[in-house]
Amino acid sequence: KLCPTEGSWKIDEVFQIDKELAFALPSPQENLPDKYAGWMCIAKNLPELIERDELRARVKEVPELSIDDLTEHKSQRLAHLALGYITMGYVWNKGDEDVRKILPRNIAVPYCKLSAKLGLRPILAYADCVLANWKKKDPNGPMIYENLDILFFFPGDGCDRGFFLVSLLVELAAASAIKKIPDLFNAMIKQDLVKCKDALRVIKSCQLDALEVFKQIHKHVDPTIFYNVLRTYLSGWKGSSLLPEGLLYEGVWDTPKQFSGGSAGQSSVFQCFDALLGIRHSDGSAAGFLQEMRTYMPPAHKAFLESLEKGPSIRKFVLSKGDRCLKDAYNECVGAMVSLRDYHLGIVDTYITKPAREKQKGKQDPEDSSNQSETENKGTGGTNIMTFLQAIRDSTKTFLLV
Ligand code: HEM
Ligand SMILES: N#Cc1ccc(NC(=O)NCc2cnc3scc(C#CC4CC4)n23)cc1
Repeated sequence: KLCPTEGSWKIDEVFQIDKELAFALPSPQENLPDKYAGWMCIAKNLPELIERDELRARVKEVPELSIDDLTEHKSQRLAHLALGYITMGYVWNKGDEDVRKILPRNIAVPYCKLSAKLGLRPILAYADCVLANWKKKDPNGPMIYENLDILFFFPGDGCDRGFFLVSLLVELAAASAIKKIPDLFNAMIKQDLVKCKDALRVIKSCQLDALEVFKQIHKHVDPTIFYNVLRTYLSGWKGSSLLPEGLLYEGVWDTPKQFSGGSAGQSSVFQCFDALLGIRHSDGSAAGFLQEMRTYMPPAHKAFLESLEKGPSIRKFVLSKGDRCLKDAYNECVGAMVSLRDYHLGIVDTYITKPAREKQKGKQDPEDSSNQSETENKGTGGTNIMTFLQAIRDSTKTFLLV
């Protein structure tokens, strides 16, 4: 609840939003207590263990550990991240058809207990591999790509470093806009149009900073490796043809459970701007997917989005004032969301549509598109992603005020 104390708004710490980093976990923990060395050894050597076909045996050998020694939030997030990498590696291994449909209890039991404690799902999520999976090389250095690294790797020769760190940097650019939200609400309460416009202008400039950061993706991520290697490890088991019933978490539930693959629909930043600007996605499946992705976010961040949606509406305030300048400032923020989503569509074309076509060409005669629907462009959520993303971009456009 953006609580009005002393008549002014502030983002309550209950939402676990950091002043500088917003939804990213500040200085994530990098080591677990020695008791968990078995988990760390596997998670820290995933590419090698998969390459040498030893991963699955190593996972089966690790003792079933209790999570009682994981008392701090940051050690729980680190353990959830490590177990997420182990689980994806165990299920997908080399990324071919030889998948595992049962997660052994020695991993499944602690993983599900930890997920319940954190309010996360027992599958690798954006909150794990983007928000908690980073460190500064030089602790006193700046938050720039060259001074950052990720904590765990999938196969794919560092392609995940680029993908996760660029996303983190987009989150950080957006953090400066989120810091501005209380000022915007205060200006609204005081009916101070000048301060309102200033706050909206700051928000828009941060969104455009985020767009500039987006462009770094081409420098750090290779499309062919992303599509043919990394994508596999981010896939989930909901609507998956290889695990049609989902994954059996041995020792936890008697039936297999379905969970969506990691998605940036789980990023609170874009959903935060949508909520703040009153952008509601009407297209059924896309809106439903974004809503569902909120259940994979840290509960405090999900609560923040809900409090924004319940808070005073910027959009209604702008409409009620009928002030041309204020409308323009609001429209520029909506326009920045459209630009971000437009640019992102271009990225998806480069990193998914084109490599998918290359792969199809290489594999069989182009006429035979039998398994086209099977593998082509299926979102981690099983949806057709281009349609989904275009629908989100298009519905964002409809919120521009005339
Ligand atoms: C190689 C680069 C990227 C690819 C291939 C890619 C692909 C996708 C795909 C397929 C989706 C559909 C839902 C899903 O499966 O997650 C998606 C959604 C999304 N992506 Fe990315 N993405 C990339 C980079 C980024 C970056 C750097 C960001 C910045 C944080 C980002 C933010 C989002 C957001 C917020 C969504 C949810 C849909 C929306 O709100 O518009 N993506 N992306
Ligand atoms: N064919 C195909 C196909 C290929 C990819 C996807 N989806 C996908 O990678 N989603 C994740 C995503 C999208 N945008 C961004 S920024 C940071 C992340 C992340 C993450 C970790 C996993 C939680 N993401 C769907 C289908």
